[in-house]
Amino acid sequence: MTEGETGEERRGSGPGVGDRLELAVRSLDPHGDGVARTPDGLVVFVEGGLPGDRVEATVTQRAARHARARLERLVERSPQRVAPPCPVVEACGGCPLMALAYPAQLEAKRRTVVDALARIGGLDGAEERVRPTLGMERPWSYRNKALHPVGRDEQGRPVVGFYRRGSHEVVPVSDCAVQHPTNVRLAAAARDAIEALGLPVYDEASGRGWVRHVLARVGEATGEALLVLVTASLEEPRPGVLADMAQRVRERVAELVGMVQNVNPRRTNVVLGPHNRLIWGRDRLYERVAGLTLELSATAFFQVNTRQAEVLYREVRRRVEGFLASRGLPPGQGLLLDLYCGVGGIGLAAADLVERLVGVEEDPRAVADARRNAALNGVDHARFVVGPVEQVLPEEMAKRRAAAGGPVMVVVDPPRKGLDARVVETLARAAPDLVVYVSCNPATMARDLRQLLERTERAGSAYEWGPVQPVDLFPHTAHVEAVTHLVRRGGAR
Ligand SMILES: C[S@@+](CC[C@H](N)C(=O)[O-])C[C@H]1O[C@@H](n2cnc3c(N)ncnc32)[C@H](O)[C@@H]1O
Repeated sequence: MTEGETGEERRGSGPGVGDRLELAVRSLDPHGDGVARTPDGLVVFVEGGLPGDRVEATVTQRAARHARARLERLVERSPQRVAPPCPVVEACGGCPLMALAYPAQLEAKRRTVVDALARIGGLDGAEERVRPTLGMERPWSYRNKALHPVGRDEQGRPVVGFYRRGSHEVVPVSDCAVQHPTNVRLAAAARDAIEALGLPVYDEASGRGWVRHVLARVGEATGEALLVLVTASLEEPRPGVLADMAQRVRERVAELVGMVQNVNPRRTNVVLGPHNRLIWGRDRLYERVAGLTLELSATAFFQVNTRQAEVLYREVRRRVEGFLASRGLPPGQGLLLDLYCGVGGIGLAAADLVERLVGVEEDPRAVADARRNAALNGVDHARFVVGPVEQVLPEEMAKRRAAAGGPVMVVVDPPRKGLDARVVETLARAAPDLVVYVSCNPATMARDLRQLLERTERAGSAYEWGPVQPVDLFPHTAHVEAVTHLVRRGGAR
């Protein structure tokens, strides 16, 4: 029997679906579910269970080596349980850790990183290598971006909110403890305008209707806000209706600097389509982070937590600084490759440390932002390349080999799926002096680090692995960001 199969006949011994168990929850899994064990060692994942709880739970799924269970009753509350301050925490499900005291969340996230490195990466010394998670002083109202589906309530009125946990029913968002207050006001103003102007709401099941999503975005340091309306087609139901909507929203949210229409005609779960049209004002806002001013276009990726993005950027910068110092090199040396660079923040925050900066990113709009951001911050030794890292990297490395001297330093900040196998291969062969890995998924980071260490060793260049620093970019969720680095032994080539 393989893991993941369910069904009484295949389950072997122990509890089955429908059985009620009393369990002590010991830890959290990477999705934020509680992890407990039966006396015979069967692992049971309990949704809503927190470390330190004793619970009664009913088995809902059973596989060979684990089961899932629904929490029925708290027999004993964890001393780390707190009252969540958010009015929609239960229905929304976006913040599964909100009932856990913040210091305990930070420790649970550190544990997630340690476990991934040890179990998935099979890497020794994870416990000693992973530092305490860097958390927020005030872990509330931190999200600078809100993405809301648009639906209808029972009376047929438009609803701008979030999907009810485990369904596609749209629940209105009255307030949200982790969202920036400007975004909450923008969502409410957009809803009222959609209703007042009679804009047809998109229906997922039939593919009919027009307004699909509302995206609200704010510059935390500047206060500037943008509104993006995702529609199923470019053509407006009445000419000028979106300009009317912009006007209505502006009257309620004075921070609004622009409104953009994004067109997504596809019947898919992917929210944003490829085409943007400016309706009013600017299609970009300004944000300040880590001593930089960044221009962010309406739909380009940016870290959702500006205050913690600063912590992350500074951590990467410290790794580059530390590496140069360890080689006895003054700042202003070598090449920094910022792979998966988005709008360029990480590389630009370390640009003064290096002689040349090259950013690589597949989203052309983000690259256009990165180029403007370099100019805006007086960085004239940066170049940005549009394309998939797996295709661009071999060429950039070959160019570097042809050029003279200086260390080669690489930062990778891939999406959740981690590095493409071709990127690992190219890095192993090219053997840069420093690789800083920024990860939003400890599981893929662990896999990639293991492969990088194994392949570089096979290719004859040994690396030392530095400390791992978890950073809490997403308080009250199970997500955790982490930074680590590999440095090539043996000094300059
Ligand atoms: C986690 S974000 C990092 C962004 C940036 N480093 C920052 O801190 O804002 C990952 C970025 O990788 C880009 N991306 C995803 N797959 C890619 C690929 N195969 N090649 C290049 N860029 C990619 C995404 O568009 C996104 O901007």
